[in-house]
Amino acid sequence: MSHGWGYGATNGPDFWADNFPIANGPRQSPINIVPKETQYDPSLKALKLRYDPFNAKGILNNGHSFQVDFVDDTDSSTLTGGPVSGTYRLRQFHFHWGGSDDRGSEHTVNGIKFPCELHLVHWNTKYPSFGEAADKPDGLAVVGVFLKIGAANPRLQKVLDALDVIKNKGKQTTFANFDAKTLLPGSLDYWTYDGSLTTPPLLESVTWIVLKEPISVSPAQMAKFRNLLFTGEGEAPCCMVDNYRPPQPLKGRQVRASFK
Ligand SMILES: NS(=O)(=O)c1ccc(C(=O)N2CCc3cc(O)c(O)cc3[C@H]2c2ccccc2)cc1
Ligand SMILES: [Zn+2]
Repeated sequence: MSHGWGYGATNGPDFWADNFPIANGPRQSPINIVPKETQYDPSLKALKLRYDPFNAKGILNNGHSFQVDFVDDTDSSTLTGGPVSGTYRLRQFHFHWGGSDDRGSEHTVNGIKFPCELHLVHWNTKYPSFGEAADKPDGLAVVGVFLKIGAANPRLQKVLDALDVIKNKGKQTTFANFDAKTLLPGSLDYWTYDGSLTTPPLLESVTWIVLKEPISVSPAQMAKFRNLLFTGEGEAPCCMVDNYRPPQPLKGRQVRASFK
């Protein structure tokens, strides 16, 4: 699936349109969020995230990021409410981060980049599977959470401690009994807009739900993200950093806010 795309000088976001022309499509992600240009929508429901720690399955270095995968064959870890109708199942979460604390997030707020961004990926159960949902306009819902530099976040530690054994592309290990809810901030106030995957195949199938409140991460914890490698064992090592796509044109889309 990777088709050799990446985040390097010769295969990074500026080259993705060569193999994935949808990169220049009408509803691409991420975007820069300008709060003053968003519209409060009183009809937006509260976000309801119910995650069962028992569904956590494994943690994988996929060569672009690392992801924690969940068993998604029942409705025990779901997203409902918010801007979506129906039930979306949690499939995986992953992160995007920078080579230094001044960059790394995919979405930006008033042009401000955060050092890291968490994505919790869910698929619409009106479709039979993630793969079937992935190319439908209402197929996926991704909750984005900004990480900002501050005190060490104990909730991240179990994830970060697992990274040592998945340093290289393709490495994976079991990752059981993890409550993804512990990664969420106190407030579930959000911005929402219609967008896309931020990695190839860049499918325009994502309802984005970006939380306003960041969670904290310490510089030492950020260093652990940067210890990962894009490369496989036996290849010349290349640090996994700057695995973020920059903001894309809004092309007339409305960004709604769930809060005043
Ligand atoms: N950053 S993001 O927009 O939140 C995002 C969401 C889901 C996915 C995702 O789960 N997958 C499946 C694994 C995968 C592996 C790849 O090498 C790749 O290039 C893309 C993906 C995407 C994916 C989603 C939908 C259809 C195909 C692939 C990736 C990114
Ligand atoms: Zn992502």
